[in-house]
Amino acid sequence: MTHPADAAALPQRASAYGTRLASISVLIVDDEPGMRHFIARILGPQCKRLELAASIAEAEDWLACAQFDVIVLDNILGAERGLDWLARQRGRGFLPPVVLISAFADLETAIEAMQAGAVDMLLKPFRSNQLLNAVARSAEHMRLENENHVLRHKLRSSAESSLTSDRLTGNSPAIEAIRAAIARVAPLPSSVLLTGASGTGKEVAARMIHDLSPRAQHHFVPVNCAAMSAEMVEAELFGHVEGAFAGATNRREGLFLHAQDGTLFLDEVSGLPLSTQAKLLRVIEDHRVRPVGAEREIPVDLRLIFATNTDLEAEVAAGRFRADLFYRINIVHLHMPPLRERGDDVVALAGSFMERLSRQLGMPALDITPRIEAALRRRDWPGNVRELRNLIERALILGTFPPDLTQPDLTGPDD
Ligand SMILES: Nc1ncnc2c1ncn2[C@@H]1O[C@H](COP(=O)(O)OP(=O)(O)OP(=O)(O)O)[C@@H](O)[C@H]1O
Repeated sequence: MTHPADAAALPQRASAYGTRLASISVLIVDDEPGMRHFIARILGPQCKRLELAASIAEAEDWLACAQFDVIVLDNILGAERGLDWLARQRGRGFLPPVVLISAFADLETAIEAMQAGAVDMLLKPFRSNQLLNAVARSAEHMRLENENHVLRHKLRSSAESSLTSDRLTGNSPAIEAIRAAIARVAPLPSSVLLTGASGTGKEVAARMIHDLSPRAQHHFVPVNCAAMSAEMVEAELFGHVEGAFAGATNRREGLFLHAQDGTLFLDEVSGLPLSTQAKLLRVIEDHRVRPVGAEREIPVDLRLIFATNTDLEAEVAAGRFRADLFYRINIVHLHMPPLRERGDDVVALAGSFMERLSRQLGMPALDITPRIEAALRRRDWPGNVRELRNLIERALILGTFPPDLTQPDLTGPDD
């Protein structure tokens, strides 16, 4: 809560929040035109987007069509109290953090504000710095909470994260064709379906599409749909309100909202339960998500990239994947070639993994001799690039390549 006594400390902190404010959107809900415009004059030049609502009805119209990072809410809105509306809204569903403006400094209002879910409170009259700080703190609080959740999710889902910033190493015609297709499709808003066996680099390709897209400055959020239980997957993807199910003690923004303006990568999309597939189709068509337990839908603007290593058409035929969703996501389709069809890429990849992993593990790099290169080319690589990476890592740790790579090839000439 911000009190007049804090005022002296606030001006210094305002500048620290400046960059945070520049990326957020704010909705002001106040029925007094003078106050609305006073707040708009302070926040307008600092924020990415600012909208004004003169009544609760107008606020609800805004919330139905746009996403806001913070709401600044006056407690006296004609006949209704902002707090009552807030409590009702929280009960109905998802709302961004709210800064409540009140003329009264009584403890009862402060307690009620916290119970209704306001994250900050400003006492009238307040100074511009107090408003800027309250809004920035609320946005920051929300951002940290979400980031924390997403980081935990990423840690769980991507043990390979340190090596997924690759740029599709290799010069084989097959990978050149993929690179060219990525360069064509990346700037477009279209969703992309990546297929190919496990370990062929679908996630690497998805990251590359994101990095080359106009959304590159925003989040790339990878989600392994098959790694989550059917019960949790919807709450993770769409978010949930407080009390939506047993254990939902807090509301949580889903991964769709976290990827807002960026890219959501749905890996192993065939692993989604049919009921979630139906919801996903609605999100793709309407660009809106409804958190579990919420009445309100939230608009989303992001790019979707899907990946699977199963035959989706066969899944459709077997009734395990919705045909309408398949047609909706199968517009731009890129198939990642298996490593054994990528010629000399195996040698280039082995060299690149050797160099990076030896640096990362602090172990001396092993020499990749012509005999080992020839053996690498001969292998079948059912686990594709991931198998190669693991082989190099193991060789570095053991200080030697496995015998089948170092023995001479008796079936033909090598070195
Ligand atoms: N062309 C490439 N250049 C460099 N590294 C690559 C390439 N392709 C794959 N990798 C590496 O191989 C590993 C597996 O790649 P990735 O996770 O993208 O595969 P995937 O097809 O998404 O696998 P899965 O279907 O099992 O999720 C990662 O460590 C990745 O960095």
